[in-house]
Amino acid sequence: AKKEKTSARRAKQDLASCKNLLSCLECHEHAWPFLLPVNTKQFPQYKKAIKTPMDLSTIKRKLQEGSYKHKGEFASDVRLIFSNCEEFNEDYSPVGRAGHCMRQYFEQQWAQM
Ligand SMILES: Cn1cc(C(=O)NCCN)ccc1=O
Repeated sequence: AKKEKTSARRAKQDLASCKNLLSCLECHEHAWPFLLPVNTKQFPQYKKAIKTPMDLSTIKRKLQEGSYKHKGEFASDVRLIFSNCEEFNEDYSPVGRAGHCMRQYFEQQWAQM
């Protein structure tokens, strides 16, 4: 019983840490391109170019719904945001630069979790 309890406690702690890190990402100065799904009316080619769209609001919903079994799955979705961004945007475009900045910030915070 002891082992399961600690793993349940660790899962609870991991979820809290992921929620906290997500909040930090959402309020980051350069988070603006990633807060909501890319508007495919504004960017009609996005749907064809990017097979698995991802954004911070979707990750937030998934966290709340308990969609992530391990914190690594959370990290994979965050990284998906930034790989989609690199695929669709030039490195030195405003969105491209925001993506590089946010990825660096995320990896720095993730390493301390
Ligand atoms: C992630 N991403 C965001 C945008 C964008 O312009 N977002 C505006 C939000 N108001 C464009 C391309 C892209 O890949």
